[in-house]
Amino acid sequence: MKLDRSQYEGVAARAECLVSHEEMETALDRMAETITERLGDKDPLILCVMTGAVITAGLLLPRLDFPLRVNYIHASRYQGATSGGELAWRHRPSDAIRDEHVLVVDDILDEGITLDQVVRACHEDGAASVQSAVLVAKQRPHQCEADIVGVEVVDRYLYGYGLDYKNYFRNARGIYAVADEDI
Ligand SMILES: O=P(O)(O)OC[C@H]1O[C@H](OP(=O)(O)OP(=O)(O)O)[C@H](O)[C@@H]1O
Ligand SMILES: Nc1nc2[nH]cnc2c(=O)[nH]1
Repeated sequence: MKLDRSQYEGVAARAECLVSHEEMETALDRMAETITERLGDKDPLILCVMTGAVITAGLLLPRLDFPLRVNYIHASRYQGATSGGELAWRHRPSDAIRDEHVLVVDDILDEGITLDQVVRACHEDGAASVQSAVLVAKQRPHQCEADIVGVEVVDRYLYGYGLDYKNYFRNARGIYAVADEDI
């Protein structure tokens, strides 16, 4: 479903900026340092969880100055909605994962169901090791933890830096909380 221009502008005007562009860039620098310490000598496979992590991966990769390869996995449970359902698998590169040191990159850890199942899938597919990095973790209990976290944010519905609101706003230059009336 498309938002018309006035709906789009209304959502943006009512949203609250929780983490600025500058703070996100600093968080990405810190994440890249930690990834380099842990995986810099392991020739890892960086696995981007589509679609939201495309921004996180795109901003992290040029900060990583060591041999690595990139692939993607597509598992989705929100599909444009503001609450999650069953995880739907769209792409699972099982053959590419075998014997690899995998870094799963996602945009957000919320309930942790997606990350838990993606990490389990990598182990099932024979990865040599699996670590995970998320740009944003919500301050709430999760089904699993991430090894590397960019920023921790209150438990509200968020958009920006890859996170969508009704498939829009993935390109927003900060992390924004959607107003209650728009959820
Ligand atoms: O911790 P959870 O509660 O499982 O939620 C986290 C997941 O939700 C979002 O994906 P979504 O299913 O919205 O797909 P998208 O990446 O296409 O936006 C996000 O990209 C994470 O993968
Ligand atoms: N866009 C978006 N996707 C999510 N998936 C899980 N939590 C969230 C959230 O707060 N925002």
